[in-house]
Amino acid sequence: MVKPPRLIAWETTAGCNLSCKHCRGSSTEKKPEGELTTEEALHFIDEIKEIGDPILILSGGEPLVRDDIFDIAKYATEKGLRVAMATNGTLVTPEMADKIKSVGIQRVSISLDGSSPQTHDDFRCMPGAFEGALTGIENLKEAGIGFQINPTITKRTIDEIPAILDMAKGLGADALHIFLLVPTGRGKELENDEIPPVEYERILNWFYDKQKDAGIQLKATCAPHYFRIMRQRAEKEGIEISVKTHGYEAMTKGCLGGTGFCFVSSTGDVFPCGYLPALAGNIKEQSFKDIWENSKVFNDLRDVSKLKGKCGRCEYNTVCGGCRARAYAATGDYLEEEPYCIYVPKKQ
Ligand code: HEM
Ligand SMILES: C[C@H]1O[C@@H](n2cnc3c(N)ncnc32)[C@H](O)[C@@H]1O
Ligand code: MET
Ligand code: SF4
Repeated sequence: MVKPPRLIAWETTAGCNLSCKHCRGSSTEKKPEGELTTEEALHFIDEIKEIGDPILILSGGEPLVRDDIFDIAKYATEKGLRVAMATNGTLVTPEMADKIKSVGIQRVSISLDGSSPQTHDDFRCMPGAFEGALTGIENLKEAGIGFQINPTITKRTIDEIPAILDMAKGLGADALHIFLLVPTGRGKELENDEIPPVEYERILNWFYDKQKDAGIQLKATCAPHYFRIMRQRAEKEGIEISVKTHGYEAMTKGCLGGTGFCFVSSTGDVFPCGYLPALAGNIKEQSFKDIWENSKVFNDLRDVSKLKGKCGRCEYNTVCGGCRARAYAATGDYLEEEPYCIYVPKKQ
């Protein structure tokens, strides 16, 4: 029996009011072709409910540029799904915040790629984007909606992470989920902005230390190495990893792509995540259940023994497993070893 997904990120539209330098979707203001119709979108929600009860993240592009986004969100919450929304925040007016609240969206993520307007606006290619996101946050707070901050980590933002954490706490965020740049979509051109592997180790160790007293939930997305580092550190400290000591992180693993998570594009293509262009199927042609349970790519990712190179030999591969999108970007094979990991497995 294949376990159902726990989390689905859905690019409800590829359209966006911004065109950020790193965007995995290369989103722009141009109206995209082949977007799921309202009817197809609601049918997709029915199909999700048929196989499980995941958190559904309404993402984009910018979900707030889609006209029927609140009809979709309402339909999903009425069906009993926990719905979150991922937005750049600039379009969250008081009216939008009220609508978000009234359709039952439980949490909103706002991207803040820096602790200052300079860094964020330059990355997001729009002067005023930082102020716009902060205003959006104020409007969410006013409407009583929980929110989290999602910064993308690159060489430009790495030194600002402590300040971003302080800012997130000061703003009253429920969580800070850092995203480590994946060189895909427009992000490919930012290859030189990726932090080097030793910096991954440093930042993830810092993250481990901060988990203990940050006061808000911290999560490193697209950094499967964190789960190795967490175990290495806990072993050194003589601590047993449990939900009591390490919370939710104790129960999950590095990358859930294909095992507990998937990404659905604006045209209905299903992928392990938004950064790995290995197609599992399209929901206009096949049922979501069939794609989730039977596609080759998802079944490959569920089988750790298929991993190649040092990830294949690594004693941490059941808790880490490497980033399959980075392996694919570097080699064209999503089962190859993770290129951004300095660890040398015990088995040679
Ligand atoms: C409840 C509020 C949450 C919000 C607003 C949120 C937001 C996001 C966003 C915006 C993305 C990126 C999707 C995209 O590519 O567009 C994402 C990805 C992800 N989130 Fe969260 N998230 C939430 C909760 C969680 C929880 C509870 C988990 C753990 C089960 C989780 C795990 C993940 C994972 C594994 C990814 C995928 C990274 C990948 O593509 O490999 N998220 N989340
Ligand atoms: C949904 C979240 O994904 C982030 N995001 C967009 N493109 C990329 C990329 N290439 N790598 C990492 N994160 C990215 C956005 O900035 C947003 O915070
Ligand atoms: N546009 C939103 C953001 O920037 C969500 C998707 S990003 C690919 O946060
Ligand atoms: S990262 Fe988000 S806000 Fe920026 S262009 Fe892509 S979809 Fe739009």
